[in-house]
Amino acid sequence: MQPAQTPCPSTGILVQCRPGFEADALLELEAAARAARLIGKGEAVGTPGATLFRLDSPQPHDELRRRLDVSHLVFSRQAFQLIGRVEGFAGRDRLGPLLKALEALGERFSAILPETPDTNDGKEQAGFLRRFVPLLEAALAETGQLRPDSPHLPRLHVFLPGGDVALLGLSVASEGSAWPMGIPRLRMPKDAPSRSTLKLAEAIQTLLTPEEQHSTLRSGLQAVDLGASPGGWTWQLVSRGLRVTAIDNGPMAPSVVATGLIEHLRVDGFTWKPRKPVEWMVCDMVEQPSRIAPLMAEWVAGGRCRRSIFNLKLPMKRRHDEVERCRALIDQRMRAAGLKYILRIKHLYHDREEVTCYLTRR
Ligand SMILES: C[S@@+](CC[C@H](N)C(=O)[O-])C[C@H]1O[C@@H](n2cnc3c(N)ncnc32)[C@H](O)[C@@H]1O
Repeated sequence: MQPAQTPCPSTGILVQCRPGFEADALLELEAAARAARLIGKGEAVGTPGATLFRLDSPQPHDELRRRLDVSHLVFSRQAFQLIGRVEGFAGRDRLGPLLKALEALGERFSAILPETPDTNDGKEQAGFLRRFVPLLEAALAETGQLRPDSPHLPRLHVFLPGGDVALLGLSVASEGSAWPMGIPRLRMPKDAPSRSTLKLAEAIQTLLTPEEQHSTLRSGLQAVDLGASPGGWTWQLVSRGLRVTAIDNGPMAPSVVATGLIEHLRVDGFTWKPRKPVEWMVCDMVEQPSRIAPLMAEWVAGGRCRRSIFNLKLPMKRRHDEVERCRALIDQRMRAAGLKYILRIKHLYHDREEVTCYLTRR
């Protein structure tokens, strides 16, 4: 099989999201496509947990990637460019039709990501994919289309939306999640006091580069946790050796207190200020996003902390609009201070009706 001469065409962008968030994911995707002057429209995928922007005219995948960076999408757990569709994906020979479709595309891949919607039906399909993908890997390795030693090549997504259809997609590692379906495999730490500890663990892995994790989450640095009780987020920080001032009227779990690395203050997280600047402020207070966003911007712009990870709770219907409102509030404060900044926002797998943000000065 010869290497591809020209990048294969993409017919659209498929975004996987938490079931129930398809409308927000599509609004966001359409807005991003409009900004990139891409002509097309939203199309039902026929399953919860996914949404599709269909291009009016297909684009070479590298050109589409240059125009639209899907890694910035908030409500996307995983995203790929749609490059193929195999109908009649049922019965005994499912490998043959898939291989034929892939051969026609003429692309080489670094990895295969087996994916389904995050639903009960999807779980059944995932069981099939676990058995099927090793066969596909072996067949593509033999034809030279799968090259795990070439990480610069795109990844192949095999997405089963249900029925007898397989969707084929392509993404490069920097634009999609490393985990199939964007679902991290994180184990609940034995002595962490609440499951919400996994939210901060996922945020650290998703929103920070490995270099940022290494240099900013280390022993001896100071952190503040606003809304800390019972201590799941604090646990993530103290387990990396940071000293934490935990702000909450509620109690801190004994396993966290026993580390000797926390000071617990029963005060109001909206008015309390540290005496000296700290490296980190994290915040999981349950409050209106329009109150949290300006507070976070104030901490970073005013130099109380260098960086922050925080949640914006989104119990409302129009969640995409609310996120954009908060983004504008943060932008306003940072601009007023004449500061360049980094703001990354993601609806994480461990987030329910909320998104998680990372904010720091550039
Ligand atoms: C979702 S819980 C935090 C869970 C925590 N991140 C963990 O991992 O264990 C929200 C916390 O915010 C606290 N909270 C709400 N408003 C607050 C305020 N104004 N000041 C301080 N804490 C507040 C609540 O008492 C509650 O314990």
